[in-house]
Amino acid sequence: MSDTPEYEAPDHVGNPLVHLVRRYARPYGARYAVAIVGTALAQVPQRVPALVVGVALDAILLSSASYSLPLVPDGVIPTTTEGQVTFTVGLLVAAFALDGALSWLSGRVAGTARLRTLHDVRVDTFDALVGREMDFFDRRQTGDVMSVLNNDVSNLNGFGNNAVQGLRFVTQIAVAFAFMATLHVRLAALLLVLPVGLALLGRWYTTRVEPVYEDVRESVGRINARLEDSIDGIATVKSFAREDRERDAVAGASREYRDRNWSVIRLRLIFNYSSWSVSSFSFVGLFAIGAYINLNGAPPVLGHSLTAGTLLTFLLYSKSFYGPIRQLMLDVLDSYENALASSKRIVAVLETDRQANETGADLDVREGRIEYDDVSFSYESSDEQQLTDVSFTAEPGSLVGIVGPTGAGKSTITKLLFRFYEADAGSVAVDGRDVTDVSPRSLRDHLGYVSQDPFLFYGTIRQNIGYAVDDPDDEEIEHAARLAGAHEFVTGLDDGYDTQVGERGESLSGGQRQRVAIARALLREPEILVLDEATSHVDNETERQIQESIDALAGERTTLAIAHRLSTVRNADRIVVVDDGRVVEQGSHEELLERDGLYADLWRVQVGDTDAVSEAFLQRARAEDRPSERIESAVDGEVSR
Ligand SMILES: Nc1ncnc2c1ncn2[C@@H]1O[C@H](COP(=O)(O)OP(=O)(O)OP(=O)(O)O)[C@@H](O)[C@H]1O
Repeated sequence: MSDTPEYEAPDHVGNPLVHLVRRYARPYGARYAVAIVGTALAQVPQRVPALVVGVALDAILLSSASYSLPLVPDGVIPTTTEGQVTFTVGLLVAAFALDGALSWLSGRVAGTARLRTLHDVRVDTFDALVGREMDFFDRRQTGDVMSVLNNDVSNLNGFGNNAVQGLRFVTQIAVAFAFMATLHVRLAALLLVLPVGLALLGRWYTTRVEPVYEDVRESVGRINARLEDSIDGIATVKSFAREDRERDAVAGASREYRDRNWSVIRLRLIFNYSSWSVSSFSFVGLFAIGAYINLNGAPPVLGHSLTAGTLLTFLLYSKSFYGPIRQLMLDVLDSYENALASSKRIVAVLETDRQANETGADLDVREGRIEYDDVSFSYESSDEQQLTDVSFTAEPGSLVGIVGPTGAGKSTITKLLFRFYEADAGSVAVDGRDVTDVSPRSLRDHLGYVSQDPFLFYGTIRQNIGYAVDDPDDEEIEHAARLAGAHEFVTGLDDGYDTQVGERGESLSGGQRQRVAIARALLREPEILVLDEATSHVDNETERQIQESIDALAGERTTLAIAHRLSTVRNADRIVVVDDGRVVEQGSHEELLERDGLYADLWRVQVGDTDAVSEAFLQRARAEDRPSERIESAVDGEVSR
């Protein structure tokens, strides 16, 4: 399996995660602001119980100090023990209720804002993805591309969740510190030494974990690509009884994922354990120092003494001080690193030179003349030149057949007409307009295409034919199906046009799928029709039917028909013979037979007249590593037509 290229965010994007947040979180800024303020405010009632319990312990249970609370006027506080107990319970209930209400509100607002943001990211990423040039897809596996939309966007969701959590931790730490400082400022200051240690640990962790997370994201893409390949090719896997091999391949990808993930877990464990040790020892240290001051009075450097209740409050606060710092370092930084790796991939899809579908002038097809003028082309992913100086013209309304041996470049020629790729030299023009000057969308609006391996979407036959246009009515669909020779077999199916077809049209035969695809192309009534071996799967009778339809249609629209069965294009106005990326002959069937060149040999092979095939042709067939089926069978004398 070849490695798919990495996803690189373009240079103008600094931090890809910040870039995404700026672009996608901003529209929901008001919601995020409410969530942030709500989360911050909730920290105040959350810190109240520990304070109140400490004061109540000293005042009610130990009777060692008077009942007094910061910011609460003494006049409000009851003087009797019963009154103070009731007052304490009331304060605790109020604090919990306020905390609950604020947390619920901010959780709800943050949740909806986060989901909306992610929805926008997902939809925009998909939009950018389908707008990418074909070359982008040629070089990548479907599963890997899908993992950007699924796993990477989900990682952002995880980060969104943790970011809210992180915000809570930050305010929790700040509020806990403020409360501690009001109780005993010097002891609180002493506690600050420890977060510095934890921060240094956190720094160590993030620098190590960042590259590992990028590797993990890549292996998720690889696993998905592997799975997609095996499931997509399940018929081939089973026919070769290669299930074990697929299992091994998936196991290999999964092992890589497991090992890389283990590196993350190992780092997490080291960080987790050391930060846990730091905070546990500091808790013990705090108790020891606090108890010492309580019993012996404070040394000058620590200022004043402290009561047992204050020590208890301090210890409780220290829990909401160290815990969040550790969590902040671990979960929040962790999901930040993970999301950073994911956002790099998302931004790479979202931001790099996507083909602008809408840019360029609109194409106005008046006649439908197609002209290839000295076109040369090579695929970006290939070192070889696939087309060299290809020139031919399809007159308006004519049928032009394109024939030639396997791999000659026939499909490539038509892909340039659709501007799936652009010619390196020369031009492809429709009615004198270079296709690179018009917007791809307007160009394709005028073109109909039936590929070698037509793709049927999951849905009914009606939906598949109707896919070509917006809101087609049943009559139009039926008319197109009749023209494509599909109506008869469709009405013979139990559910007729409502028959459900699989993702790859698995429940239909190859010929039936092809006819559905032809109907889909015809429904659009394109001015120009491209049929890529559209009759390769069909039987002779169906071929004749389609043939008739094509002949009938050809008068109305310019048609390029790539054919292996030369009989399909026998009646074509012009036949272009392609060999090794060059046009070697062109003319009508009769003219080409007269010429006695490559076409004449191909024709003889097809009609089974192998004795008459030229020696040069036979030598060439034998010299090829993998002679095409037809040449092989021709040499074996198996061709019946
Ligand atoms: N996306 C691609 N990236 C790189 N090379 C490609 C790509 N598609 C086709 N090729 C190469 O370009 C050459 C021409 O391919 P093309 O599909 O145009 O041939 P063809 O004449 O239509 O063949 P066939 O009759 O077998 O369908 C082949 O060598 C093929 O390997």
